[in-house]
Amino acid sequence: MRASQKDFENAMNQVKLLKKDPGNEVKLKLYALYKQATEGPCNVPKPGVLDFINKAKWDAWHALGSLPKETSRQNYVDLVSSLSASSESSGQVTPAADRKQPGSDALVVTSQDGITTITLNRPDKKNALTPQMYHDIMLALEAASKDDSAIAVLTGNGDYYCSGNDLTNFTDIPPGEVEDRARSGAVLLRDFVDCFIDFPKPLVAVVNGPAVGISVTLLGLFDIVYATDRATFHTPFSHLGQSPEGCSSYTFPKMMGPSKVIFGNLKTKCNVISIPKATEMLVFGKKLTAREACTQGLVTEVFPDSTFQKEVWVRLKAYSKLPPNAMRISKQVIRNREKEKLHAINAEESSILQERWLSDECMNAIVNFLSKKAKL
Ligand SMILES: CCCCCCCCCCC/C=C/C(=O)SCCNC(=O)CCNC(=O)[C@H](O)C(C)(C)COP(=O)(O)OP(=O)(O)OC[C@H]1O[C@@H](n2cnc3c(N)ncnc32)[C@H](O)[C@@H]1OP(=O)(O)O
Repeated sequence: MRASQKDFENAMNQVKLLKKDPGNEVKLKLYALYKQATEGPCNVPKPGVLDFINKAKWDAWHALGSLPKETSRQNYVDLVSSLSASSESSGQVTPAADRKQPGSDALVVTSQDGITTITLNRPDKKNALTPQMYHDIMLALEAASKDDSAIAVLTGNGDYYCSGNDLTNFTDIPPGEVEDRARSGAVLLRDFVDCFIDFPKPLVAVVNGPAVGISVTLLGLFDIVYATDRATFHTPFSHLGQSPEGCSSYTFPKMMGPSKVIFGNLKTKCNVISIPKATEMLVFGKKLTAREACTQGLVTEVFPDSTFQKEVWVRLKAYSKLPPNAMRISKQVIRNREKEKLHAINAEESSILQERWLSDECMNAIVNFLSKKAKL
């Protein structure tokens, strides 16, 4: 079967998620096949001998002679597929041909088997979220709400799911613009969380590793949360001089209920007091293991890390074959009961956080993080 344009675009995205660098020889082959598939035979002038990189690229492209565009496309797809198999990619990478791709490689959106997958792709920064990524996730969710997929998935590439807001978002703000930035940050946050509240189809988090901050709080707005047993869930808001967002001030206490804390000697007299579990996370910054998060209702199911990707995707592929309209309508029946409330909570949390960002506690915490990073 000939590779379609859609297969070709899938392969281009799959390349971005390769876990191993395929090496220069293979990269040149990919480049040459890409150029031949998109522009046809090489008829641009040969670069000078000292322009080593461009000359190597030109040579690789030129060597393909008059190979037809369709064959080049097929060869490109085959080559990427063999690389992905040997690089243990999850094999979920297929963009919708008509989808507007995000503004950077930090987010990869793919579509296959009725599942649109949004992958955070900044593994060297533990998938910390930049303003561009917030915008791109919103665009991706909007596109996924209209495409022909039955469900949408958010996951991370690399060893982390997401380390939350990129704390360098707070740097390089000119002195007179702090209030303005906090205001626009709060608008961005509110719009971002609104997209999760309003997303009309089943939304699944595939938590492939530790999760921090907003990537944890948002989980309360997902329909399913699958986690590897390597995942942890951490909301260090007080440590950062900040406060909860993502509607977690409502969803977490609702799902977690109270916990009992026992003081004193169990054999003799003891005092029992009750602190909501959510408070331990959101106020005291207690980090939960995947199993604890599952017991608390934040995670739907925990899988062994060694079989996580395989088991989760088999499950999701089966779910994606269910009648999509029925799934959408059922989700909306559930969500509509609380939608207004969730939007109001989101607005309130965003405005409180806007104030927090201007506090000394928050500024000091950010400076602390940046100093440690700079090894001062
Ligand atoms: C006024 C401006 C408004 C801005 C707009 C805001 C819009 C919405 C805001 C929503 C509110 C969200 C709140 C949150 O999410 S709070 C949580 C914030 N996150 C954190 O506190 C985590 C910070 N990171 C860490 O603690 C550690 O890095 C971590 C435990 C995640 C991993 O530790 P490890 O030792 O394994 O790895 P490294 O620390 O060496 O990390 C590797 C590199 O990645 C960088 N990194 C990781 N996380 C972040 C991050 N959140 N922000 C920025 N950079 C991050 C880390 O610095 C390393 O980079 P280098 O290799 O360059 O040193």
